[in-house]
Amino acid sequence: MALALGLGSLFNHSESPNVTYTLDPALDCIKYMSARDVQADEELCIYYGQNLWFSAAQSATANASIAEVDDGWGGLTAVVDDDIVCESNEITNPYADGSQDEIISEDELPFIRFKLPPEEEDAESIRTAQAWIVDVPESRHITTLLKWLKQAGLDGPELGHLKRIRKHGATTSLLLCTEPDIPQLPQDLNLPAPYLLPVPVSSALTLPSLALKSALWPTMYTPRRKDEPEPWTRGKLKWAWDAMKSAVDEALRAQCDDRELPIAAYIPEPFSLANDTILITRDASSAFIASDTRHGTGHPLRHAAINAVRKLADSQTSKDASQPAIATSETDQASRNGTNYLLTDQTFFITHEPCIMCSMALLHSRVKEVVYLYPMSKTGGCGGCSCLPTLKGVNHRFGILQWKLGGPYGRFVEEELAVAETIDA
Ligand SMILES: C[S@@+](CC[C@H](N)C(=O)[O-])C[C@H]1O[C@@H](n2cnc3c(N)ncnc32)[C@H](O)[C@@H]1O
Repeated sequence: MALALGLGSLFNHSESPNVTYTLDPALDCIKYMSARDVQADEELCIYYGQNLWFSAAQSATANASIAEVDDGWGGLTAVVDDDIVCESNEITNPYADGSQDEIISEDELPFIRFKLPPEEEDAESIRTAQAWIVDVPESRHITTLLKWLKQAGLDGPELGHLKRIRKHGATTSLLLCTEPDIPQLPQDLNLPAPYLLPVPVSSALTLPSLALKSALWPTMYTPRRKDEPEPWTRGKLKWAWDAMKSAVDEALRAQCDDRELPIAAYIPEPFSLANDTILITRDASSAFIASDTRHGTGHPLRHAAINAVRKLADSQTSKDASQPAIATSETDQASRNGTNYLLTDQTFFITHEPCIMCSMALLHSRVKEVVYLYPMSKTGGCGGCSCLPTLKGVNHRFGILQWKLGGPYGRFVEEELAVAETIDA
């Protein structure tokens, strides 16, 4: 934690801040940097995060005219956007009426599901990476070592698809990290030297795969991402339709009010079918929506998908801060892995096919599936120019659903949401 005193406590909050900050624990200081050119008399604002404790006023910064800000294009973004007319889009949800439990056949679904190649299920096709393991002769040292892993920053999500501890006969072993890091273990525990073992690079989607992978190292079982397509009920389609509409509305708002690209992402509260077992999920108390802010912030990486994941992460971090920092048992460790993976079991809605960077961010967040409307054939990372979940070397797969272009959304796709084909969405 860091508490800003003096001038640092004077910054107000803005959704499109002109100041960013970083914490420097070594110097005990917070460093503030302008994120774009600042005009005379323009208020300096920072981003407080997702969970505001007050109702935010529209700041001068959010309303700053783009024409007065150097956008890196000689002000051209403002010229291009000058004739935007903001209209409200009243279209009704076609799934609102009728039995909400009825399963809708594949042909009648409003989107096309991309079929990913089948999951590996024989010993040869299991992809592995070398990881450092240490045997722990005294079980009382396990808790100390789990604390140490966290302090050493080795508890990141990269190994979240594996269990940390393996009991093999009388031997208890601990998974430390993947190559090439060579862990420097605490000296005072008199541990034997760590050794390298091949471990699976992804969780198991089927029981045969679980048995094969766990023979290498105990692996998490995530059967929800199996190859058979999940049935969609009318009720779930209603939920998805509303979610996509929220993303479309936010994209149009961002284009109109903020002069941004009309791209937005939405992470709704998960829809749970009756009898559905959600294995690991975040505490879904709210939905997260974000638009692209690369122009307003002058930051080329502020894409809608990244912004939405960041909002979720900010909310998760503030929740984590109120919980015990160290997980002591194997089960606690597993659930912490679940929360580190921000989008486990989540459906992610986005107006445009996410670019390669954003698709990778979604993959790292362990998203369950991505639903998009506007295909980006030159830049998309979900089948457009590349398909991230099928790349060799990635350790997670997610479903990809492209909303069909006809129907009520067709108009948006052809007109309001159109962006240049070379844009990275
Ligand atoms: C760290 S202080 C910011 C400085 C404060 N405005 C002052 O004059 O001392 C945080 C408080 O400022 C107010 N605040 C900050 N950003 C705001 C915004 N966008 N809209 C309304 N109030 C805001 C809230 O009351 C919040 O609790």
